[in-house]
Amino acid sequence: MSLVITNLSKTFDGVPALDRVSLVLNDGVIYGLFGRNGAGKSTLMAAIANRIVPSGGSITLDGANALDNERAQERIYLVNETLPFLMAHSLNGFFRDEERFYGGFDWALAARMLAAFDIDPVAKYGSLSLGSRMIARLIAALCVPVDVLLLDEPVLGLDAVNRELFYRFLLEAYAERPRTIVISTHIIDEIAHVIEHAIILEEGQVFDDFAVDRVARRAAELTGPADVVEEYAAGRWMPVMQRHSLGAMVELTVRGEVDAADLPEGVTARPLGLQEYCVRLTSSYAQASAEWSRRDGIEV
Ligand SMILES: Nc1ncnc2c1ncn2[C@@H]1O[C@H](COP(=O)(O)OP(=O)(O)OP(=O)(O)O)[C@@H](O)[C@H]1O
Repeated sequence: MSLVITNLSKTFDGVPALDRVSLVLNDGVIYGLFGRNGAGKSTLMAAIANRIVPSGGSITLDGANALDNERAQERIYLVNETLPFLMAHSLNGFFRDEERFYGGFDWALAARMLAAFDIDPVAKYGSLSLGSRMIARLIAALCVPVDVLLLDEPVLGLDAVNRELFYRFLLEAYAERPRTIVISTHIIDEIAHVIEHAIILEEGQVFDDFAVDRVARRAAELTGPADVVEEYAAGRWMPVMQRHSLGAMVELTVRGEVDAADLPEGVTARPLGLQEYCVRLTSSYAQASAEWSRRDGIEV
């Protein structure tokens, strides 16, 4: 399976929500899709699942146009905040509908998940709490035999215990049958152990795209005497993402890999975690430094 997105754009009333997004989503990889509010994450997922019509660009699944193509869309499943027609359905009825449309359903996994989350399968969807409604839809998502699963803020409304439980089931279902999964969330630390690859959107464009196990090489926080740290970062053309002055000392977050053996005396380097990196990259400091690096043609 290969899902290729090329120059995908979407404007709403002339305002771009997606601006020439190009990405390749590979078989059996779990992606995290991150970015600030309004960055374009939901629009991107809705476009892949054919829920909105793009203004330009293309999406192909194994080489065939994925848009307006029922055979391709049967292989793609989106969970997002909209699905109002479900209110009068029982969960079992909803699962049967999904089984008919997607050509299969893992009833054993659904039964185990319903029991673990303590949800009655004959309950009407509309009678469930907000969190339980989302869980019901996530159960359906893990039980249909699709190749591409798009989960737009899947844990919104779930308490911490249920969030952890859901990610455990997701990994179990994935281990049983690997598939491509894209998860967008603002609680990034919670899925750092779940995802393999991160995609960061900013103002409708792909801002960064990297393997999660390499995040420590993308940025570091340098601490030490201000003049020494600033000279070190400038000498290596490292774009500055964030600066905190502490008297004569400075804490400088820079993009790029720091070699500990190469650090001047008195300077320490701390690699950033995934959430720290995403937050600092998409902060206004980051935008300024990215602009600076683009102007000077620096690849980081
Ligand atoms: N139906 C719509 N009509 C008009 N503008 C829209 C519509 N849907 C999205 N937008 C706009 O498109 C941009 C991207 O929105 P989108 O919901 O994709 O962002 P997001 O990254 O998912 O944000 P969040 O993290 O807040 O959910 C925003 O400026 C939003 O206001």
